[in-house]
Amino acid sequence: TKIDSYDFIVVGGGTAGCVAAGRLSENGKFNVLLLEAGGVPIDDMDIPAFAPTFQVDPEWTFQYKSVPQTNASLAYNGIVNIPLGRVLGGTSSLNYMFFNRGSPKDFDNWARIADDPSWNYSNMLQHFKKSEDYAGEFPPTDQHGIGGPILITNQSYAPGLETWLEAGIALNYSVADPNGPQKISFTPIEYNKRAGRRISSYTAFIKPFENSRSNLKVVTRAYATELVMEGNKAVGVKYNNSNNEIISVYATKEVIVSAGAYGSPMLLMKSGIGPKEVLESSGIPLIKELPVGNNLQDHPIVPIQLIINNKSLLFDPVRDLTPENLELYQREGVGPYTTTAGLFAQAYVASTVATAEGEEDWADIQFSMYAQTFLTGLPDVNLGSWEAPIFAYPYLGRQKSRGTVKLDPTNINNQPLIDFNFLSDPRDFQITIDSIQMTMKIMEETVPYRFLGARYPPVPLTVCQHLHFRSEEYWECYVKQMLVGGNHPVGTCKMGVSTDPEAVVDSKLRVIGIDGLRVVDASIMPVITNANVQAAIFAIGEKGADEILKEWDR
Ligand SMILES: Cc1cc2nc3c(=O)[nH]c(=O)nc-3n(C[C@H](O)[C@H](O)[C@H](O)COP(=O)(O)OP(=O)(O)OC[C@H]3O[C@@H](n4cnc5c(N)ncnc54)[C@H](O)[C@@H]3O)c2cc1C
Repeated sequence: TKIDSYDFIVVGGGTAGCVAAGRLSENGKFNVLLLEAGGVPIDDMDIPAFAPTFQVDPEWTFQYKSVPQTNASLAYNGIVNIPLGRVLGGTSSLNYMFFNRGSPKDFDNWARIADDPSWNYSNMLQHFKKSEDYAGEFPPTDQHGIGGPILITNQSYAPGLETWLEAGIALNYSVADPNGPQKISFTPIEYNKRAGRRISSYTAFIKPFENSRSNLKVVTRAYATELVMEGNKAVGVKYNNSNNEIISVYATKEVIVSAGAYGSPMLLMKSGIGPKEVLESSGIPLIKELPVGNNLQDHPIVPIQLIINNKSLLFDPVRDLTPENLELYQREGVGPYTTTAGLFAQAYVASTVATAEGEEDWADIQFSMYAQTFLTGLPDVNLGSWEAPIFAYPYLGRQKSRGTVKLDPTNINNQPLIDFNFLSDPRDFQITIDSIQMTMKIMEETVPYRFLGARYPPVPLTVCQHLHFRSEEYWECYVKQMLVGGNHPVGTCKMGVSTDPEAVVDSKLRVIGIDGLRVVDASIMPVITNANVQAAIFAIGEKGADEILKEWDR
């Protein structure tokens, strides 16, 4: 094992890690090493319709499971499935590619928590814009970036979209730009795609430069096992390579941890940075006590299955993913292969909880409409041959409950113990029930959906059938059974001021009390954004790199 030294080592070539390594190596002044646990994505991963297959393939993912939840996912014994990208590009190499930033209020709140105005929306806008090349359907404005590496486009094949937007208008909502400042609104979905193919953080920020930048080295199949510490300073990384050897590499300037909301807290804790009792129970000597792994947040979803009487309006994988359509896709980049699971439409609305807390203009529910589900356990309904199921997936957009990620004391190399603590805050129940009532209103009371005969099938969940069907008590029972994880884990290395008992990094993303170490990924979010999180994570990558360069490129 030879001694290798770089200016910067980025651990984790995922969504934020590829942005950070790409930007840090851009001016040619610094030697950058990017370590990634997984391999190089294959071209088929860029085909949207194949995403659901890759999301469950252990070759390209970590497949974690939560500890049993007491209030949620009871239809699945309380266990939440947690797929994560283990590949260059990380989860951006296999996610659904929804691209939407979140509310300006989300970022203004971060700025307040971190006591640093550079995190407010008006300043974060430059970081969003830097990544983007906006080609969506809303007119170009100073809110959109042009010329960045991530092309943002609308979905040309979106059969259920018009009905959804018309229903929103019927309920007096506006139709707004998902990548402008978020409003209470109904919106189409925009995606990071070019000619119907995925753009991941790897294909945008690393792949084009991998051979031309001699100062950028990418090592795949490199699983970091611990940081090399000299007292309170991070000076390098130990990793397990593809031959199962432990290799040590050194950073003369900084180590940047971008291993995601589970990987980053795990690596810090394994290296002696974390809660005292967690480290003690694993026999790891404590270097710095910090609340690493607390503050876990997600966007839990309660899936609701409805029925409409027009099959042609929906994506049906069996009917639509044909060899002819694959040929069409390969020739022209259009048609059903450009969609991931038939997701077309969304809305941002405020619950009664947001309204009661004076936040009626800050959405806390995000709806997504799916034309397909991967879930079992929903009530069994009989469909007529002319009928089609559709699925409303309201997300709890700004959940109040907080969970934890801890090392497994029986073996720190196992997946961590992940407890979402879903619905531990009673306000989350109320928001979820509001989102169900709202779904019924959209489907049963608006002309566009009534025209389609939209209906909620009168089939109760067996375990809830003793309760009056569709009463609040019934829905509470339904939610406990059916609420699942939203695949948007964030918050486990919280950004905050040094007096904040939950803070792990400061507003420049430096680990508090440790030199030479930052965290740059989903973990740093103090509070989750009410939007699919990747756009904000790309922006965290941009801002993190910007802060690092400000310090070292003077
Ligand atoms: C099924 C699914 C669908 C989703 N759909 C959407 C969507 O449509 N829109 C959206 O906005 N968001 C979506 N998300 C969420 C979003 O993609 C993720 O939140 C985001 O990509 C996470 O970014 P990250 O940089 O924090 O972590 P990741 O992108 O997960 O990157 C972490 C990287 O670190 C590597 N790593 C971990 N540990 C180590 C280690 N010890 N050593 C070396 N490398 C390590 C991993 O292999 C990985 O490459 C989805 C997520 C899932 C799972």
